[in-house]
Formats: sequence, structure tokens, C-alpha cells
Amino acid sequence: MSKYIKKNKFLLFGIIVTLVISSIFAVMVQFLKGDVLDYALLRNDTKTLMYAILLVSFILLEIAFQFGYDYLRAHFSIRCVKELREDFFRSMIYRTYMNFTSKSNGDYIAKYTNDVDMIQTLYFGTIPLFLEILIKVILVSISLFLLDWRLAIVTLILLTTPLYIPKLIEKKLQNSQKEYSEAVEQHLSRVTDWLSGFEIIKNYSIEHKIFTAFQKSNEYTLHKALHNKQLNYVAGLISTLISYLSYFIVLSIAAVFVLIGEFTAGDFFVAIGMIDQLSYPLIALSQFIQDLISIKPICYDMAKFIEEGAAYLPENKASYQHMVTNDFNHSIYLSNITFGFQEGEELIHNFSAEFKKNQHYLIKGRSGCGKTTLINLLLKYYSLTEGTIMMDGELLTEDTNVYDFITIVRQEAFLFMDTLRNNLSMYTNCSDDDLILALKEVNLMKYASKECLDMLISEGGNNLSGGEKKRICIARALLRNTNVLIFDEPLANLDMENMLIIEDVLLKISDRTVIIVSHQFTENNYTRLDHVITMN
Ligand SMILES: Nc1ncnc2c1ncn2[C@@H]1O[C@H](COP(=O)(O)OP(=O)(O)OP(=O)(O)O)[C@@H](O)[C@H]1O
Repeated sequence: MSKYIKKNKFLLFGIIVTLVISSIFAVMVQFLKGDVLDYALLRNDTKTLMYAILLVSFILLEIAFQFGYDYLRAHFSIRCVKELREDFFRSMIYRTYMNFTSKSNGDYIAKYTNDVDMIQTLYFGTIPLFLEILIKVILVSISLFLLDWRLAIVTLILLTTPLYIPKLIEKKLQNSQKEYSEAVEQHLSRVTDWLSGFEIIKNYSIEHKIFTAFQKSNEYTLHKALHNKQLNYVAGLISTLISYLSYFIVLSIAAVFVLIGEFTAGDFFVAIGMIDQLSYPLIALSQFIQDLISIKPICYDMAKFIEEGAAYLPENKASYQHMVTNDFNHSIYLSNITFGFQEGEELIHNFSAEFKKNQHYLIKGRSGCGKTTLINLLLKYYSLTEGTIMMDGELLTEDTNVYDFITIVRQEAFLFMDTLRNNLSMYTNCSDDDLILALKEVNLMKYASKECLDMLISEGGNNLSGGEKKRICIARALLRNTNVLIFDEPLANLDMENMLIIEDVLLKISDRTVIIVSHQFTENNYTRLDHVITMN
């Protein structure tokens, strides 16, 4: 996390400068208060008035610099969080599909909301406050030394004892913060899951069961939050008690100095002001130390997450520089491939197939025989146990960017909450005419107009029918000029009319290699395909 602090070092410098100046004024105010009192007791009106005016001016200056400090502090925290969020999102979005799916959406959301918020409050927010207190403590300690070195030494020894409390329970604080963060992650994963399954919850009338599960999960999370807060409060309470005790000891010593004639009334007044200036910040300092200690594991996890994702960033991925981005000219050949998810269990055994350029293929087979897995192997999601995948006689290697020549359309049609235009063009510079042509190709005449391209698609494409969503996804794939188009179960969840429309659209695609994975494809249309591959 120190990276973000370094990036905003000028703001931090500004914070330190305004802090030092406002703290100097705060200390001067204490001395001036003593002077005003002493001159008032001596009945010296002119000096009393002069020092009173000076006192008011210094108070105003202290307030002005304090405002400057608060202003910069807010900017510092916001800038750090902005950069942290950007790094988080970048490290997530550039991951490989397999790496991304190793975590649940809830995990990502919890990290993005809860963990980032905690880091903002307990780390970026605490650092300026920690500096504020530290600078105040240093300046006030120096001033106390100037007033009386014996009192200064006793004050510092006694008032700094509460600072050791957080260090004594460091492990407990960190564990409790981490447990809380993990509980939030689990809770959000479950909530996102319930939101996605809203329809099924209604359909099976299991609202009560889900609510009970929610209550349990919510209670567990809040129990962890409470435990975390209680631990912090106990540590805070001990620190405050010790601090007050120390305060009264130092106060008594200053009172003794007055009684034995070593301090004037003004000196006593100044000393009390100084001790006040020290005691409250030191209590706060112990809380900030507590915060910084407890947030450490969350910061560590966040840094690890970002670092892990950084390996996939274009600028850091060495292989990107020599990534093969060419098309194939003749064929893609799967040669004797074997693969299994578990060791010793083979899902695909010694399978071979050739996909020739610009031909139509249907891959069929019973449910669960490994059709989607075969496609995922082609997309390099998993490593083969045995066999090879060749492109024009050359091995498909780690460095081959298959997304450059393959477009995949999955069974679940996914559309972004955006305009139809952006959902079709995928944010590239496609002309409206091309978009309209693609819509016509997939028989979506209803939307094939300039006005309709501006139509907003709601979350999950809820304002479209299942068949329409599928056809928009196919049109989007057609617009992407890749040599290979793969359709994984394009006919799933469609009625006969829509099935036939989509089959026709896929069979009419020319000058592309089309691979259709389906166990529902109409047998009457087999003659329009170049090859039918049956997987056992
Ligand atoms: N990520 C995974 N981890 C472990 N097992 C998996 C994974 N993905 C799929 N499987 C298993 O591999 C088998 C084949 O799944 P796959 O999706 O390839 O079948 P399919 O032929 O496409 O089935 P369908 O026609 O029903 O879509 C299934 O038994 C499934 O449980």
C-alpha cells in the first residue's frame, strides 16, 4: 500500500507542512494563554490586551492551517483510494478466464467494497491523522522541555504507556480483522448467489428457507464485526484509563511545583494546556496504532491480489510482445488429446479431430461427454494431459492468443446494460450500416434500424426474449471478423421456431470456420454441414 502513499507524496508533503505550521500555532497559543493570565494577574492592561490580540490572531491562524490540512487530508485519502480501485479492477479484468473464475463474484465485490473501504478508513485515512498526532506530540514535548525538563520527562514516560497496549494484542487485533473481512466475503458471495437465483427462489417458494440462511450468514458476519469492535474498544478502554491516571499524576506534580514556588500561576496554566494537548492526542495515537496494526493483513491480501493480477497485465506479460496473432490458413488439428479434471479420471481419451478453414462442424454427443470441455481445451483454458493441438502444422503454444482468431458464443446469452449499438459493436468503431446488416443476417428485422441501435438493454437483457438475446449475441460474433466462430449449445432453451431460425443463421455463415456444439441440432439439416463429429 505504500506505493499509493509514494504516488501522492506531494499531497503528503503539503499535509506535513500545514500540520507543522498549525501545531506551532497551537503550542504558541498555549504559551500566550499563560502570558495573558500572568499579565492580567499583574493588572498590566496594555500587555494583557496586546497578548490577548496576539492570542486571537494565533488561534485564527491555527484554525486556517488546520482547515488546509483537513482539505489536503481528504484529497490524499480519495486519491489513494481512486488509484487502489483502478489497480484492483485492472488486476481483475486482465486475468485469464480460468483464473478469474477461481473466485466467486461475491469475493470480488467484497474485496472491492468492504476491504477497500476498510483500507480507506483505517489506512489511508489514519496515516494523516497519525502524522498529525505525531507532529503535535513532538512539538508539545519540546515546549514542555522548554518549560520544565523534569515535568517533560515524567509526562512523556507516563503518557506514552497506553501506546504499548495495541502492540501487546497485535495478533488478536489482526486475526479479528481478518476473520471479519473473510466473513463479509462469504456473506456477499451468498447474497450475490441468492440475487442470481431470485426466480428459482420464487418458483420453489423457498423465500423463508433462504431468509433463514440469510439470517444465519448475516448474524455470523455481524458477530465477527462485534467481536472485532469489542476487541478494539477493550484496547481503547485500557489505553484511556492508563492515560487518565498518568494525566492526574502529571497534574499533581505541576500542582506541587506551584506549591513549592517553582511555577507561577501562568506556568501552571501553560503546563496544564500542554498536558491536555499531549494526553488526548496520545489516546488517539494508541487508537491509530491499533487501526494500522489491525488493517495490515487486509492490506497484505489486497496487495497480493493486485500483484497476482499484475502478471496478466499487457505491460507485464512478456509473452504479449511475441504473442502470435495470426490466423490459420488451412486447419486446426487436435491430435490424440487426452484430458481429465481429476488425476486418473479421463473425460476425453485419445480424441482426434480436424477443423478445416471455412467449413461447418457440428460436435454432438450425450450430455456430460465433454463437448464444452473440448472447446475450452481449444481456448487453452486447461492443459492437455496428452496430445497436441496444431494450427497449420504448428503447435498451438502458450503464446498463441487464440482470442485473436476465435470468437465464442456461450449457451447463456450475455448482454451488457448498455445500448444495443454497444452490445453489438463491443465498443469498436463499427458503422451503423454494418450493425444493421448483422441484425438482418440473424433475422432480427425488428431491431434493424438506426433508432433501435440506441435502445437501452436492461440488466441481463431482461427487456428482450431469449431468442432475441441469442440472435444479438450471434450478430455480435458475426461482426467480429475472426476466422473461427464457436457456438456452444446455441439452441438451448429455445422453442422450435427460434431453433430453426438460429440453425439457418448459423448454416448461412460463409467464409468462416463454424463449430457448433449441440445435441439438439435438427437431423434434416445435417446435409448442410461439412462434418458431424460425435463424441462418446
Ligand atoms: N471446471 C470443472 N471442474 C470439474 N469438472 C468439470 C468442470 N467442468 C466440467 N466438468 C465435468 O466434466 C464433464 C463434462 O462436462 P462438459 O460441460 O464438457 O459436458 P458437455 O458434453 O458439454 O455437456 P452438456 O451437453 O450437458 O452441456 C461433466 O461431468 C462435468 O461435471
